[in-house]
Amino acid sequence: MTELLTSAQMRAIELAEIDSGVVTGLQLMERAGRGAVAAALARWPELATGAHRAMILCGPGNNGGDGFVIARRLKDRGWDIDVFLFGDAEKLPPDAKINHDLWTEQGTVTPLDHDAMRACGKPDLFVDAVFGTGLTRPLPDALADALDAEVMRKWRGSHKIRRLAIDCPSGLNLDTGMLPQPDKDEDEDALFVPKMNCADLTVAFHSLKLGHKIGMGPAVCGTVEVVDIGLTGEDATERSMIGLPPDRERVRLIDPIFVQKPLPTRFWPGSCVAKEVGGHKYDFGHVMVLSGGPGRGGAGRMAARTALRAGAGLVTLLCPPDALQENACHLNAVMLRPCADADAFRQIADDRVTALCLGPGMGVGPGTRAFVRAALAHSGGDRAWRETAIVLDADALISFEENPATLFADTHARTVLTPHEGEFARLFPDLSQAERGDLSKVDAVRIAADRAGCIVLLKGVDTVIAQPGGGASVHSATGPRSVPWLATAGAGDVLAGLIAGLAAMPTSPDLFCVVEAAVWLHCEAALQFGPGLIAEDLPDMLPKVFSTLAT
Ligand SMILES: NC(=O)C1=CN([C@@H]2O[C@H](COP(=O)(O)OP(=O)(O)OC[C@H]3O[C@@H](n4cnc5c(N)ncnc54)[C@H](OP(=O)(O)O)[C@@H]3O)[C@@H](O)[C@H]2O)[C@@H](O)CC1
Ligand SMILES: Nc1ncnc2c1ncn2[C@@H]1O[C@H](COP(=O)(O)OP(=O)(O)O)[C@@H](O)[C@H]1O
Ligand SMILES: [K+]
Repeated sequence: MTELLTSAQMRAIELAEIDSGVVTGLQLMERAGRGAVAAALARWPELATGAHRAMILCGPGNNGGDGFVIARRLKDRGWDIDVFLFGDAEKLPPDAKINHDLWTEQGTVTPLDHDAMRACGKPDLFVDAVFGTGLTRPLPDALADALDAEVMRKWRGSHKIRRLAIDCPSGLNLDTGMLPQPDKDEDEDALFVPKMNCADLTVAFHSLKLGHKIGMGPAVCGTVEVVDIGLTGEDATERSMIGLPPDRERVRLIDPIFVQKPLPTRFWPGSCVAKEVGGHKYDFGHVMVLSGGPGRGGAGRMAARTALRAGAGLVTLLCPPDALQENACHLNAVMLRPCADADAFRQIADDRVTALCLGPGMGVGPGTRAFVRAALAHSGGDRAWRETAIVLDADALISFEENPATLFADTHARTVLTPHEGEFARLFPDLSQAERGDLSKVDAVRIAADRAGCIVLLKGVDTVIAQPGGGASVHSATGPRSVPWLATAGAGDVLAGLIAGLAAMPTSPDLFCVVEAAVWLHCEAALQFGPGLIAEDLPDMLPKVFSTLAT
């Protein structure tokens, strides 16, 4: 389990350790620089022997200080080094100044200027140590020009230059994963292409930061390696253990640390699919999925099949009477009942229903709103082991576009909203991608969860889940978990059914952890299936994925 820190949290950890006298800032900087060199040489073994050439860009803060350490360490290995500094050496913070001065005993420092950079020989290694966690505002033009990938392209064979970023490629906001935006007065319609030198390898210190995993971070950072710089002061293991309710302050990455094969079921996500021996079907929960009219039932059917594959003891699809025949032609293990309206639904949904899934293919309008209200009022009742979990997706969300507050008046702690960015914008227009400005996706979803009083899952390549009070986690379908083929019609319907199916079971842990598990399993199923996937393949991949979780 990995935490994703903000820049401020990282600074607080570093300062607490320095204040306690365990370590000095200078020692941390030395470890950071050495760690970065070791990570680069491990990634590119051809650089580990012989002398090579590096170009190192240093900034005005401690990120620049790391750059001076790297320059010194590579020089010791016999390398030719060109060091450029953005800013005034006399104004460097103390530790960076010491490392600057140590470096100038061995080499020179040139003010950062892209003509001067172009005049140098082609480097084998390009090191971006301009800004890390301390970036506070957009890059000045002169700097953006120097960092522009165009500078590199002037050398013949520039594709062979290995690009190493210290903490991040400079310009990336490590709290939001956003890249510098153009000034407001620039042509609003012009396509904005940020000047950015993406990295092949980014070395982060102590912990990943949010910006490494959300927004543009994964695209510009390349591989991210975390270097241990010996900050030992706090033990995050207990607090951040996935499978337990989340911490209010720290965001966690949905990434099981216990993935060994086989994976013990008592650990998340195995804990979400494990079943007690000896139960009967009602002991494993009953999911009801509400679906749409004739010709619109595919989405509901996929959600229902997934809920059954997820492990719910039984799943019933409720459909308008005129869609009964169509659904009967498609369904076997999933049970089917006609349900004309919200009144009929109240009669049918007894107290053995443990999860409800509404939205996929239901249609937008007052009928769906009435169903949603009835579902949110459904109580676990006498025979239930706990209150019913309600998953609202797609049309169940859009139906409240005109007045989201009427939805939020009814949503409760066992409700999960699963919008994609478009649906999210309709319910939370001020928090939408277009309007949220410098607010990170994580903070936007946290605010949304507080407003709705329930769990909100905002889908995407970076999926963010938050619950009221601040608990949040991120799943990043990037790097080795990239599944671009999951961008296929109906994948979201499957996710809604998966959450409902897992949440329906009596042994399922805290609902937030169930939602995290569903997101991870959804991606894992796509990953194991591979390209060519269509949404219908996902539920039938689950048994294979589950088999890797069994003890
Ligand atoms: N955490 C740890 O444990 C360890 C951290 N370490 C390293 O320290 C790094 C963090 O250092 P940091 O705090 O000094 O921040 P950094 O990124 O160097 O930038 C600050 C400077 O940039 C300036 N500035 C900002 N934006 C600007 C802009 N757009 N345009 C122009 N200027 C701008 C800003 O100016 P100001 O805002 O103050 O005016 C200030 O001068 C971290 O990423 C890691 O590499 C390791 O050494 C050891 C262990
Ligand atoms: N490029 C991608 N990489 C990884 N996951 C993706 C990608 N695109 C979409 N997804 C995931 O696929 C699902 C799509 O859901 P949604 O947008 O609701 O689709 P639909 O409405 O067609 O069912 C979400 O879980 C989302 O996170
Ligand atoms: K950097």
